[in-house]
Amino acid sequence: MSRTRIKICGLTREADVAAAVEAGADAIGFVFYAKSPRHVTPARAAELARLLPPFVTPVGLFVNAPEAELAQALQALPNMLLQFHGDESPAACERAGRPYLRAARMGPGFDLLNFAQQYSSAQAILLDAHVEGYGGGGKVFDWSLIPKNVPSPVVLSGGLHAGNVLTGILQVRPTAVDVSSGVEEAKGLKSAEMIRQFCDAVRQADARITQS
Ligand SMILES: O=C(O)c1ccccc1N[C@@H]1O[C@H](COP(=O)(O)O)[C@@H](O)[C@H]1O
Repeated sequence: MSRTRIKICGLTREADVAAAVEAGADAIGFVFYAKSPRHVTPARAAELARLLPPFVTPVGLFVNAPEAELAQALQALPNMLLQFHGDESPAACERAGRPYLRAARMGPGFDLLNFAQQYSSAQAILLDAHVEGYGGGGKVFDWSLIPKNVPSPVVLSGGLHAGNVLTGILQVRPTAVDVSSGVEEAKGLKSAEMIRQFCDAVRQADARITQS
């Protein structure tokens, strides 16, 4: 079994980047959605991304961004992985010409298998709770809604924190987990200690899986 990858999303400060890297995060997310309290400009994200060591991936999160905005962000961070978290069509995601994660807004009645088939070009399907405002809402969805046979790698997100991520990993067995609100001491403000506790809990889950 390979270890569960960790993405910490919505970083806005140098200290947050340092904390995520120190805790062992595999990826860090920059939110290019103006309505988010975690919004950063491409120039600011590029400054923060320069602090990353090799093999830690910057991820750019977009919600229905116009093509020009996407192109501007890609110019500032040419190596980032894309995360589409709005209503982007498969064609729009593919037009960007980069590896991408596609967020699914999970709730009762949502047809995840059909969604994953439509976005089969995605590197992974990111499962988030259906919330107003598209995401970053700290809301957990019912993990039993996830079918066992999703044809793509799955990133579990939505209301994760140090206290529930172990259970989530043991139940869902995702390729990766993604957290934003659950490592914040106040809206939009990351806590180094909460990031560390979250990453430790992921490692504990992996150890349990290895032992079982
Ligand atoms: O972080 C945001 O502000 C955000 C805004 C719009 C769409 C998605 C956003 N974040 C992503 O939402 C999920 C769940 O976040 P949380 O842990 O429940 O706060 C996560 O993938 C973030 O990357």
